[in-house]
Amino acid sequence: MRSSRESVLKDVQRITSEYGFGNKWGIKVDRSPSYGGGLGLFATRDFKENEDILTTHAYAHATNQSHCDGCWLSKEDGEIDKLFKCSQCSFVCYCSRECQVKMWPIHKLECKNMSIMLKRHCAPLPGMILLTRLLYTHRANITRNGSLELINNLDDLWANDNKMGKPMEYLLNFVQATLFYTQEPRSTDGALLNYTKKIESHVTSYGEQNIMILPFLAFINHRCISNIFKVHGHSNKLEMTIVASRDIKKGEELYLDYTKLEYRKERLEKLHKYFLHKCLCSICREINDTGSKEKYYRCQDCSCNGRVDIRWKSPSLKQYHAICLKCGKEYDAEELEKKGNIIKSNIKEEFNKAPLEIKEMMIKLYTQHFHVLDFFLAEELDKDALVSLNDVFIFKRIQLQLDHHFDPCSLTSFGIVGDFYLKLELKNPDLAAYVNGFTSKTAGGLTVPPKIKQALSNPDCYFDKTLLDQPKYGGSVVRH
Ligand SMILES: C[S@@+](CC[C@H](N)C(=O)[O-])C[C@H]1O[C@@H](n2cnc3c(N)ncnc32)[C@H](O)[C@@H]1O
Repeated sequence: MRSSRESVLKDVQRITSEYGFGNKWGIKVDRSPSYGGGLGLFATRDFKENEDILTTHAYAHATNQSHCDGCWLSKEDGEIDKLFKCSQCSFVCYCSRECQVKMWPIHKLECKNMSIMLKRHCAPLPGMILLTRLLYTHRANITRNGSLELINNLDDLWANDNKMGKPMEYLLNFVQATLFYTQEPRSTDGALLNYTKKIESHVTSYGEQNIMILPFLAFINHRCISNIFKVHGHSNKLEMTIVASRDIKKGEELYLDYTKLEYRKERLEKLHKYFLHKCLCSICREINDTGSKEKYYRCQDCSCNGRVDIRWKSPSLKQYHAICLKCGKEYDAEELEKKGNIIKSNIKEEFNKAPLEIKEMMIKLYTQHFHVLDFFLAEELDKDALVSLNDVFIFKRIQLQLDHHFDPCSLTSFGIVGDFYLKLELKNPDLAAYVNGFTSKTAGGLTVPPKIKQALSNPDCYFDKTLLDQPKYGGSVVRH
């Protein structure tokens, strides 16, 4: 458990000042007033446009097979002529013996698992590799300039103010998939979950596949108009320098544009999808102040099934109204909220003590009144019971996960969604067809993800097929 946020800030300031923040590097970590009390990076002296501010190295990273695992230089981009694979796992690639030797202390811990995974026709995802590397370095207590200590102090932003982003199930399933890859005991899941949250909040990516943790840069917040940019080192892309994109005054917060996209709509979509947050930067707050309370009731009096949001009717008078974002129908906001709160508190109160069949009815009632995106209420209910209770709710969970996870054919989604697919296919073919329709949209024409099909025909199957006949579970995920 982390201690209070103030003591975390003190620890972070101590570690970063030992690294040279404040003197060698003219920056410091402090509370950022903008985002609900999170941390940010601030200039402690003036910087000129194009001046280098800080150069630092990745602490842990993962890449795909077209890049060298030791320096991230790529064959595809013509930065190096050739790559060779590790002779034992035939998975990670290097440009030189020097890079291989440099990576061996960490690679020797994962090499065997990679071979096992490949024999099962699955490649570990970069996210899993990064997560595992963090776990191994933590276990071996490998620290460079306090960076491990810093990572352990990074806010996971999940427990605090992050109310957007992927549902918790996404993280839990990712951890399960990583346990499957590492063959670690289940008791490791707490440590893995802890690091998954940190990765979700602080990872730096280059393209889709190259991801790394740069602990000293992890405090930089996003702003839609930034004052710095990042450049990779020439001979080692795992080294990163931040540079002032305009003159910066002492005391100013340093802001990066996480998305590097020109159009605001695209920027916000990317922030939501990849960086898990609604943009609260000063620019967006000005443009965006609709007063939305984001209650997400369900449109009741017509068949549009839309999301009813409560927002300003008149921003100047700060008057609220409730409006369906699909059909535009207006509701009395106060009435709707009152009714909603009564239903919510009744459901919450009764849910945990109710017998199964009553729980099922209550969920049906819940889904008639609230939109699927209101999953924060659902989270307060008993999650395990929800999974096995009824198709309607299972479907909603899938939809949520697909909404937040874009590639249903990846191994992660396979872990996440596969379990539910099986349940649905067994329990309700119509609903399964509907979900397949939904995934075909998101996966560009695919129906059942091939990796699920492949896994089911594999003798080392990820699913315990003997459980498929049990009507209550309709299949369950197991580790071998
Ligand atoms: C790389 S961290 C930045 C440091 C972070 N403020 C902290 O306290 O650790 C990224 C996280 O900061 C928050 N954040 C950064 N920029 C934001 C913005 N423009 N709007 C809302 N949240 C932001 C989000 O929670 C995001 O997941």
